[in-house]
Amino acid sequence: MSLIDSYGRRINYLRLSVTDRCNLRCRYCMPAKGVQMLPHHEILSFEDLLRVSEQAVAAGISKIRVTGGEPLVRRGILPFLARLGRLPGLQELVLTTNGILLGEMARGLKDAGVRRLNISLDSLKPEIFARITRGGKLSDALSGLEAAEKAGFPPHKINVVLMRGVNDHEIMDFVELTRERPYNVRFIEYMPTGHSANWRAFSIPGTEVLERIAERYLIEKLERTEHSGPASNFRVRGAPGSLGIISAMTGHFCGSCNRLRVTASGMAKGCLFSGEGVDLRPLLAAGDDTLLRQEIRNIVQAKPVGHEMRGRPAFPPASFHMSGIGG
Ligand SMILES: Nc1nc2c(ncn2[C@@H]2O[C@H](COP(=O)(O)OP(=O)(O)OP(=O)(O)O)[C@@H](O)[C@H]2O)c(=O)[nH]1
Ligand SMILES: C[S@@+](CC[C@H](N)C(=O)[O-])C[C@H]1O[C@@H](n2cnc3c(N)ncnc32)[C@H](O)[C@@H]1O
Ligand code: SF4
Ligand code: SF4
Repeated sequence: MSLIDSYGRRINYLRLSVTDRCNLRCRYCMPAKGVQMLPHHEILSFEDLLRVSEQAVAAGISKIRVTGGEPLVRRGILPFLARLGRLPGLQELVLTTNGILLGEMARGLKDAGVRRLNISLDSLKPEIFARITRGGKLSDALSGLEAAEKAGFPPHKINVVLMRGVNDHEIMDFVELTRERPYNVRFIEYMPTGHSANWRAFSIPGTEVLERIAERYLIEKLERTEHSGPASNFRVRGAPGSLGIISAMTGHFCGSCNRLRVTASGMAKGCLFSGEGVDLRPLLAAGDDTLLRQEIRNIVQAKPVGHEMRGRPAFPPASFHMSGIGG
């Protein structure tokens, strides 16, 4: 079974957010006062998340990325992941995390069948890390990274959201990291969210990042592989690790988009920037999984061609926060 949208794109990747809660408050993701948390009864139960996943896989999804908020703060996440990983037809279960809880959970994640981890790490300097995450401890994230390596995960993808004047002076430190370790460090263009009216001042185009790196290092472009995701990848000649550029704003990866999203409250979205999305809860409540699967197909059919920021000053909607959608 395959899911093809009305622009001919094959949709085989579900980003499943399991919670809107988080143990950090990253500036680019949430407003300073945090966001209004969903009441517990509005968060899908693990049973419902499994039903949605099962029908998505039956419709043609082969990879599920569990995200949040911070997925590791949800109680009972490990047994849930173990069940999710056993879904017949699911080829890949992966997870995106801020790494803070990996010290205690990495082994359990490996045992639960999670294949790979993408870890957000926006600074290698304790005070800047604390400033961006509003209080996070860099040492927790770094020991999480180490624990995940020890647990046997393949080299991590490290996500760095670059913000001009905040952490862009660390670009070369991250490049150096790829010369020491086999990580794939990905620089992400800051995307606008509901609370970031001045996002343009922070967002650094991927082309500029590459130019800055190329002034100092000899870099070579890497071929796309099935694991490239939305990044264009490069390597400093001779380095064990690699560098990725995720041009979420200036680039044009919408044409090859293969994703569908479901939020922790059961809203399915064809695009990261789709407004409200389609509420799957009535279908879950009705108990008809065939209808649920059909709705997933309908959402894929209605998937927009991409984001359209230009000419829309009020974009994205004020209620848009990455932590509520899963990035
Ligand atoms: N605009 C846009 N940004 C995305 C999309 N998917 C992921 N991102 C952003 O890319 C960054 C990295 O996301 P991850 O959670 O690591 O997932 P990924 O890059 O899809 O992961 P892979 O499975 O390794 O390709 C985050 O900032 C996401 O918000 C997308 O479909 N559209
Ligand atoms: C919303 S987080 C959820 C998972 C986990 N808490 C984490 O931080 O990895 C998923 C991804 O979205 C990215 N993200 C959040 N807000 C963003 C923004 N405004 N622009 C670009 N990426 C963003 C984060 O850096 C992270 O890599
Ligand atoms: S980016 Fe991840 S870690 Fe940071 S506030 Fe958002 S959900 Fe939490
Ligand atoms: S903006 Fe929308 S269409 Fe473009 S890559 Fe992201 S989710 Fe896909």
